[in-house]
Amino acid sequence: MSEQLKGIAASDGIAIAKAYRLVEPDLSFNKQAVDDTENETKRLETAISKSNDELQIIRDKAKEALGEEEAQVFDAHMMILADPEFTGAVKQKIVDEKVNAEAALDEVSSQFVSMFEAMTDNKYMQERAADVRDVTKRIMSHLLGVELPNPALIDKEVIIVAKDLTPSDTAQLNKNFVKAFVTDLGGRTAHSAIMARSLEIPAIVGSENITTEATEDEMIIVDGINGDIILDPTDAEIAEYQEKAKAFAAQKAEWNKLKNEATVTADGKHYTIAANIGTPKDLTGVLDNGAEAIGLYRTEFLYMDSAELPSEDDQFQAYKTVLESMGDKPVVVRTMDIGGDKHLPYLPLPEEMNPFLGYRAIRISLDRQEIFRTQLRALLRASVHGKLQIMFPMIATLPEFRQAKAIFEEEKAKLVAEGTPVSDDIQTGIMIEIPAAAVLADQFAKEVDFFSIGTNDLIQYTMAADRGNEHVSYLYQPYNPSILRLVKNVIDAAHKEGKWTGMCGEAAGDSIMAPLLLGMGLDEYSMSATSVLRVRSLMKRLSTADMKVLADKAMTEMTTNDEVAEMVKKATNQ
Ligand SMILES: C=C(OP(=O)(O)O)C(=O)O
Ligand SMILES: [Mg+2]
Repeated sequence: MSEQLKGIAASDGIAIAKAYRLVEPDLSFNKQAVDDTENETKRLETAISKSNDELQIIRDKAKEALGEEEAQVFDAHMMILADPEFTGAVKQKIVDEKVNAEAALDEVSSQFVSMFEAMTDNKYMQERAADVRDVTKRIMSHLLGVELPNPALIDKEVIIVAKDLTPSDTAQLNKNFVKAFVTDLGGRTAHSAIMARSLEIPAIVGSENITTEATEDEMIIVDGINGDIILDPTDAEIAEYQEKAKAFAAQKAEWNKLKNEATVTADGKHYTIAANIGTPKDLTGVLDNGAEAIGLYRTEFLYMDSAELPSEDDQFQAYKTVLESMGDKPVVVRTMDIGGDKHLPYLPLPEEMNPFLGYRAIRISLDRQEIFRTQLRALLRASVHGKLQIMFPMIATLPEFRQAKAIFEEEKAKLVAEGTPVSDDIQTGIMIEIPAAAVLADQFAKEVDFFSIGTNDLIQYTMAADRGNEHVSYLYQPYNPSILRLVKNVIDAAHKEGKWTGMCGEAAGDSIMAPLLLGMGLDEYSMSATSVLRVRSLMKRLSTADMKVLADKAMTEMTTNDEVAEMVKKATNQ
């Protein structure tokens, strides 16, 4: 008998494959006194040598599948295994204190981790703490005889089952083998879900108990369109979902015909459908899906992909690549938005009770200005290679925008004085993702060139419901009239000052939200590249005038998210 589970549909598509549990095994142990320290030292040496062999294989595979840069992290791990200061200290402890290898390893490792973490003025050494932790886990697994999951070694088609995936876990997934993923935790707008959409890997998050229900190698069906999971499916169920997968592929082929068309509504109005990217690697998806601009380049991934703060030149190269690939199409580059669920191993942030309400994004940039200025200089230098627009994230107050803009102008003036060519036509705008800024949009509109509404955060802050927490996902309500009124306020405020407004939160690509946004007069819609053609196809059959009536009704007559959704579905035949 098959078993059915339900989660939050996070990335479209259907996959049928065996489960691969990316779940950390139990590495707990008891500290024990030993008499035969020689034998204990041998146990340790065997575990180290097995770890080394394993890392060598993982490194080779990672290089093959993901490239040299991604593989280099494993070199750092092998260096620790070969470091006599580390392994020697463990051996010494076994002999001196007559304890088992597990206890000696754990204690020495903790000392090294604390020592590295304390080196706050040496980012490189601080980052070694994470490597020591990883290597310790690997040696420990061999001492205890349990297997660690090694995603880099996956060489057959699988569906990843995990408690949660961080954005960097997701970046390492090899699309050739990973056919889908399902997690216990998470919401639709968590960054791993957003990345799954740009990688075109079907995904379901927030299933609550997939890791307790799915066993290794068990067959699973993942329906990322509806959020359905079937464990150990029957032959009939497999056949049914193979048909659904075919229908989905056919639908995509149909949408694909619109790739080179402009986005024009049934009543002849033109809108811009843009794409969101995280790295220059995502450009293929942007071009393949016929996006008319880049409405959000999340530059923090450049920082997350790097072992240290990326240099001005490295950043310049990335920005130039993106600008050149887009030609005369606009590219909105958002300055670094670290914090919340996005971390840099080399930039330790304070422990916070509420990281999403804490030290993040522009707050870090204005505080750590050397990081911000380097990024702005790289952007300014790249500006002559395309149509650059710069956007600041998490702006709450006008003084924050003014300070960011002033720093931008200072760096621009310095470059000009040095004789470096920069464009003199760079628009500067802000993300509207904090309710305070949405409410005061009329005041902001006098000073910025554009707004881009970040509904992923705007909804979580307005509803006080964590975007990544499946327990409160019922409160994550894009169509709640409160959200709609805030969005409308922002669009109207911009238009009054002759400015444009885009939306780069996931709601822009949502089939219920897009008709309402059309009705409110939103100018630019920026979404996962894989949503562009679906939304273009939808807009082609909608009339702006009809959608205006619909949006007004949603904001004035409706009281709940579900009422709005029902009304839009009916009115737009979805
Ligand atoms: C686009 C947004 O930014 P991010 O998802 O990166 O927080 C948003 O908050 O809507
Ligand atoms: Mg945001």
